[in-house]
Amino acid sequence: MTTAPQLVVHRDKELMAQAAAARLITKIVDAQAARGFASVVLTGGRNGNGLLAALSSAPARDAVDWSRLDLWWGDERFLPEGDPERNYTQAREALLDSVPLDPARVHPMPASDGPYGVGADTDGADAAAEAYAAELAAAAGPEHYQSAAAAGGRVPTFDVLMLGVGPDTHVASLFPELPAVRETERTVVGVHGAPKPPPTRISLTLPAIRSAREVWLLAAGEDKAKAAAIALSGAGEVQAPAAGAYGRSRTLWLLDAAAASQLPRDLYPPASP
Ligand SMILES: O=C1O[C@H](COP(=O)(O)O)[C@@H](O)[C@H](O)[C@H]1O
Repeated sequence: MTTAPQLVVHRDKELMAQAAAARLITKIVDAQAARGFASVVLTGGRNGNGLLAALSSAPARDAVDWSRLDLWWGDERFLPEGDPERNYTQAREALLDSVPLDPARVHPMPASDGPYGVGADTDGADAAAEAYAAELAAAAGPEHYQSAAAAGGRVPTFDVLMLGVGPDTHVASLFPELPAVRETERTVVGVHGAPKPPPTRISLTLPAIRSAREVWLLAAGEDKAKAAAIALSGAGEVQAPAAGAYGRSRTLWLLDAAAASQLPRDLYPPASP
């Protein structure tokens, strides 16, 4: 089922990051109160890392029981462990190293120098994607999670899945027109020839993304304005992957005014005088 996108526009990207962090804290606290734990999928990129940094300095950050939080990733750049360009490295720096997470609940995507890669070779990323799909399937236990997702795989039910929106409308590592965005069977795929470096990546697929309860798309900055306008104006998901990202109960676009500046007026009417 497609949930219609809801838009929240903040004054600037700092405020957007702070408001999104506050929203995420509430969501995690509510899920932990209801079910004992929460499950969140992180995104890389400037807006995702901005949110994590804002969360790190949020006054209410310790309302979260960090030991009962499952963390997954929407995508990863297939690089060696500790590489500064890895989404996992950047998330650790922004937040994860400063909160008492349970390491068994933190699920980074594999690195290119781990068991699935010899350097950043193509087969390595495919094998790493398969391994991550297996890890997701193993966590999709019937006692805690509702089974979901792609025809060919199960994933845990994510409370919130966050996605940065690239200036070319990519989300996770699903780039316009590349094979990964057309995937309907697998939950995780290797991505080759990405137009944004590095070219080799690992990504959740659209069916896996759509299994989340809530999908939040983060777009702040002028360079996201065109992408937001295209994705929210009825573009196809192969040409504009962000258009195909929605949650089962909610799809939320969190924007700043600059990223909202090219939205059609019926979606984001100018403020009345
Ligand atoms: O490379 C990536 O880019 C997107 C968007 O990043 P941004 O810096 O333009 O906000 C990000 O969401 C994705 O996780 C990352 O791997």
